[in-house]
Amino acid sequence: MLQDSVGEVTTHYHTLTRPVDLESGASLSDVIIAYERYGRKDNKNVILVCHALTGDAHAAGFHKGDTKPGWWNGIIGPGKALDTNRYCVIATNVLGGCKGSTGPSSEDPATGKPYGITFPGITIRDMVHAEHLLLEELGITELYAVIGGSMGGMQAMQWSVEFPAFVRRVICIASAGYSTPMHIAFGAVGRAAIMSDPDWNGGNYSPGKKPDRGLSLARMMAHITYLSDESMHTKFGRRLQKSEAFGYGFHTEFSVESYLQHQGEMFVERFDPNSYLYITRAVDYYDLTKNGSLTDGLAGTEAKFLIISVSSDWLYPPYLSQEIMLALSANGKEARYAEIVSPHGHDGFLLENAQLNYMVGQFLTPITVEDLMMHDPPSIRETSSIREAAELMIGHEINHLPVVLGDGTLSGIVTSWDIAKSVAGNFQNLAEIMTKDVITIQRSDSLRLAASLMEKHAISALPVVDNAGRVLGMLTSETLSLSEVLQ
Ligand SMILES: CC(=O)SCCNC(=O)CCNC(=O)[C@H](O)C(C)(C)COP(=O)(O)OP(=O)(O)OC[C@H]1O[C@@H](n2cnc3c(N)ncnc32)[C@H](O)[C@@H]1OP(=O)(O)O
Ligand SMILES: N[C@@H](CCO)C(=O)O
Repeated sequence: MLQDSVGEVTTHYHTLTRPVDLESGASLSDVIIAYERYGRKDNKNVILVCHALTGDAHAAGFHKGDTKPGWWNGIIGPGKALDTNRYCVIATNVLGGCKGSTGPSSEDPATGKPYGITFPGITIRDMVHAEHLLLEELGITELYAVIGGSMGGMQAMQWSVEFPAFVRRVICIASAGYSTPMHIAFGAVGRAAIMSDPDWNGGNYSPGKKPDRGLSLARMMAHITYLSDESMHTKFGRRLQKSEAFGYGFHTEFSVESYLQHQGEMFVERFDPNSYLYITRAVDYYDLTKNGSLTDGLAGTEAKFLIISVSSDWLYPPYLSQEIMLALSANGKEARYAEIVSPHGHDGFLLENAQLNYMVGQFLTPITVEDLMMHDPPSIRETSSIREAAELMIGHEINHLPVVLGDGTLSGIVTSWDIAKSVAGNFQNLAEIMTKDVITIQRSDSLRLAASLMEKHAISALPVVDNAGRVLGMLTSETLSLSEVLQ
């Protein structure tokens, strides 16, 4: 097993208890969504991974007996960007897919036969709604983040529009806010290749006689769009695959021809032709603009965004990511942009693990209490005088003093307000004015928890203690609000 992998994993198949009401007006019942989950078991810090055009739920780890890991094993696992020690990572297969989720090759419960092209048309929005139903039925009530590349990035962006309060962070990689005419054009040629294959048979083909030639041709063309001119020079040049001289025929001669033929042959083993029709059409329909404006389309989002492009991607060029950034910025949303520098073209998001781990890890890793707290804050003993407490506060320009016992453990807290009250009330001893029942926090806790404790108890500071109650730091509401500005 690869180091830092989640190890052996299995795919689960969940039948949704509720129908999926589709954008077309149709509805699908008994929908199965295939998914895998890695890391935390407690449904906390859930990150949803959305796959690209021909992906599946097997994003990380190894299926029993496999030597090849899931398609995003490079960024999912212990200590990686999607750190399975910290997060619960869930990857699904899209509605309309053919890797376990309900799609055109699935059995129609009404007929007992495969849907074929009686399967209703679907959209990216429908995929996201099916994912939302799955998560709710798994008992998940919010997403720490949703992440995806290419069509997975479309799903991630669609999540922020469909369920703004449900998703806290969106990572959209090598994608767009809408499909361009070029995307539609490539999808159209791919579908034409499949539908012009006599074995497509109007969509009613048998597993033993699928339109493999058409599907392979569709893949060969699409695969070119996932590479780049530079990477093809490097990978293939003008080399001939086997012979030393031109054959003056039309068989596979050049290395690049051989590669594409191989990719086509591999693809038909793992993908269903009708799924290719439905999913590429869903990509065509993807458009988050409203009245032609992406700014209007993203106005209702609440998430924080990380938008990533790939420098050599000519299928989803960086300008499409920058358009998303402009629309988010125009709405005053919290958004960051990063560009993967890669010669690999669009599929760079599947290959450039070092850059992705850095960019995504930086964005996801929460700033914890430890990052913001005052380390080793001044403290005072219960036997000290009120005057000594006041002098410490003025000397350090602080308003809160932890009161500690001889071993450094916390026994109370005194604030500048307590000092003021002591003067007004003519109290003499610290013990008379300090608060003994102290609300504390631990250094690995999130800032979100700290803020909620301060709000709930109407306090403006939290001593940071270890498991033995020893004071490690002090976090104040002033520092917390600054962090929102700086984050
Ligand atoms: C995000 C998602 O949802 S992932 C979706 C599912 N995955 C995809 O669609 C990914 C599509 N892209 C690919 O498959 C790409 O190959 C990647 C990005 C996964 C891997 O890229 P690379 O590591 O550069 O591999 P490469 O593209 O060179 O393909 C390697 C394969 O081509 C073969 N190959 C390379 N050159 C040639 C050639 N001249 N002739 C024949 N075969 C060749 C290799 O032997 C290897 O074979 P394998 O498929 O049995 O492993
Ligand atoms: N090559 C990947 C990305 C396409 O966008 C796939 O086929 O899913």
